[in-house]
Amino acid sequence: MAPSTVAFSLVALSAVAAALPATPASQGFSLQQVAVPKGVARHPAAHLAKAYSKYGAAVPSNVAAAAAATGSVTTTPGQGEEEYITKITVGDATLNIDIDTGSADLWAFSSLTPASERKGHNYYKPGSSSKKLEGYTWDISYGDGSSASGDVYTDTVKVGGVSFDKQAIEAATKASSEFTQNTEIDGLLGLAFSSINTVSPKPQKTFFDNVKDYLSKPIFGVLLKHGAPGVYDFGFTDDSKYTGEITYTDVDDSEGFWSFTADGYSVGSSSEDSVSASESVTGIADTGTTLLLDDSIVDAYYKKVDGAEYDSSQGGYVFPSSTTPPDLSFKIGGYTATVPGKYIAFASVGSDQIYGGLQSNSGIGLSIFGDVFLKSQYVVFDSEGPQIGFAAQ
Ligand SMILES: C[C@@H](SC(=N)N)c1ccc(Cl)cc1
Ligand SMILES: C[C@@H](SC(=N)N)c1ccc(Cl)cc1
Repeated sequence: MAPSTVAFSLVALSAVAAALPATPASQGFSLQQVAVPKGVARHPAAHLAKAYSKYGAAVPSNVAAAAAATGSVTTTPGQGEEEYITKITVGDATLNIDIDTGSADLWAFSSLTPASERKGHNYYKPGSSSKKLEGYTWDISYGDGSSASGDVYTDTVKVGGVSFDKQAIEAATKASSEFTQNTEIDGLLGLAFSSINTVSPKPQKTFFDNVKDYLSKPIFGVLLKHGAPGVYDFGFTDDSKYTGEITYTDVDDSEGFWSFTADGYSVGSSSEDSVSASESVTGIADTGTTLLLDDSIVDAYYKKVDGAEYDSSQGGYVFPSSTTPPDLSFKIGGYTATVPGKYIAFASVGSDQIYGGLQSNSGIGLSIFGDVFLKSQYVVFDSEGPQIGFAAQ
């Protein structure tokens, strides 16, 4: 159904233009709920900008700025830095969400989740601004064996001031214990490609797919940090968050992921440690996975870590607490992305052992550049290409 549109007179809208702040809106993009076409929650100036352009008139700078949304939201490391927690609003609920570039469903605990299962969680309550998609369902399973499923509504979602008022919200009717017992997060917001959204009978668009055409640029920037809050930037890149230049490389979205190839890797910072002529590594940029998972690297890496061993009781490679592990660098285009060895000293386990932040991906079928890698970089996810950009923090 074509969204209902309201004919605008240029005069009426130019009154809006006059009322706009002289300085372009640079942070959170708030919405005046002027009569705007349904589904696209955007500043009325967006229509004015479009009208100016349509009639070949120059778009005044304050109009252009207001028409192009940008927004930023803080993301905070959870317990043991296993995930990052971001506050968003869904309908009239404020939820702690795991933004996940490795999946494409926006789901949350809800008033439809049995009270025993949503204990300790904030949850979404379909309300006056919601519409139920009758007969639509969703059912998702994640790599760590966790899962959730339920019904589907549309409602207003706001992330860092960027808002969309017809976002598909997947309201959980059930969730596995990894979620019910993890009261740090109330759901996930997927930023992978909408092609892997699980809603049936019709897959729904991710939040980014819904808003990207109304952002200043159809991109989002990710700054996950070690031991400190970071940020998701929508519609712009913030050059105060990285050093040097951003190096972009192509993304293969054929499996619905932000998949890219590093031309090679090297262990340790000095040259004699480097694994010369290593093979390339193809993997996905995945904020929803904690570790860096790749089989081809683990052997070369842990060979260089005194006392490292595969400990089946711990379910992975561990090494003595007294060991300082070497850095791990990846060549991406002409850029070298370096993960400090201390990030690979991920967690204390057993007696006097450390569990490595680099583990095997055997059986997964793809390598994963998870949080252990991402927290050393500012990463730009660009839908045009698509491409992905990296710069050192
Ligand atoms: C793509 C991620 S899951 C996610 N980020 N939503 C993944 C897949 C398989 C394994 Cl084994 C572990 C993690
Ligand atoms: C994004 C998926 S996958 C993963 N991180 N391995 C996820 C996130 C959080 C929980 Cl509690 C369970 C699963």
